[in-house]
Amino acid sequence: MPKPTSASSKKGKKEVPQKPDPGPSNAAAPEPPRWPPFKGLPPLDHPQLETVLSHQILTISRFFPSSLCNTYVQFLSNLPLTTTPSKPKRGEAVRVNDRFQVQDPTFAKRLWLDTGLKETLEREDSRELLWKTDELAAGVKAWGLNPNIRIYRYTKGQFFDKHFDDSNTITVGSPPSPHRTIYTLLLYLTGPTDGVVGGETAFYRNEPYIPLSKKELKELAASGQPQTISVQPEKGMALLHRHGDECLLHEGKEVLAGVKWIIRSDLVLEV
Ligand SMILES: O=C(O)CCC(=O)C(=O)O
Ligand SMILES: [Fe+2]
Repeated sequence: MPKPTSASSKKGKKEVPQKPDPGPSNAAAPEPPRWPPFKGLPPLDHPQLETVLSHQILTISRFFPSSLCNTYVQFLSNLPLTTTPSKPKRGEAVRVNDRFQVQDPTFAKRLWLDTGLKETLEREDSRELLWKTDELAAGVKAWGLNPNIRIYRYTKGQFFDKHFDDSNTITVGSPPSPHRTIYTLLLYLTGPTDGVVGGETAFYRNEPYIPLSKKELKELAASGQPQTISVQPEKGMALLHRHGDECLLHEGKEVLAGVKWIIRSDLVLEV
């Protein structure tokens, strides 16, 4: 499937949508930290999946209660975060933020099982929001979350430029076997209530990974639906967006005030 070769930048210049920078490759893999317990989680039946854009962008408000977000932000502040180089490698998106990355299957499992995420996504009403008709017909099933846990901190002036998230094939499960990632998971730990201004995750519908025909683009424009979907980071909210071949061009907009914190993983398919 061809990737689009250009997209409009803020300044109206043509630029090539980039892949996200995979992060430092030569850094020694850190040990999983002793993540704080998930205290004060709402009852397992609470998390409600809501659609921002059908089968593309979904959110769960108050996935983490405010107090747990605060505990995590305090804990994460003590991790050895590294500022990404402002000059990315060729073909990688400009991303200016502080980051920590760790392979932690145990934490990924806790996030999947102990938060009620698994139950929520497996409910029939959620399945219809998450999966397309053909996927439902094929009996699609999520396996869990990617053990590749990424922490992002954006302070004033930091951002993650326009890019597409790749789908990755990772070896997980027992016995270990290849599984594909399908949705990016972003968990916002801070929001406007912490003084965060800006830092929206913005998606561009008119520049999808799979190019639309002129007719489809016209229809989209005529539908009156917004072409840009801007999601304001909300403290404790989880966001899922489809990635890989069907990823929408997106960016983490510049933070104008406050500190935006994110825990990132991916939803992994059963087969
Ligand atoms: O920080 C954001 O809002 C977006 C993060 C993102 O696009 C990514 O992790 O790939
Ligand atoms: Fe992304």
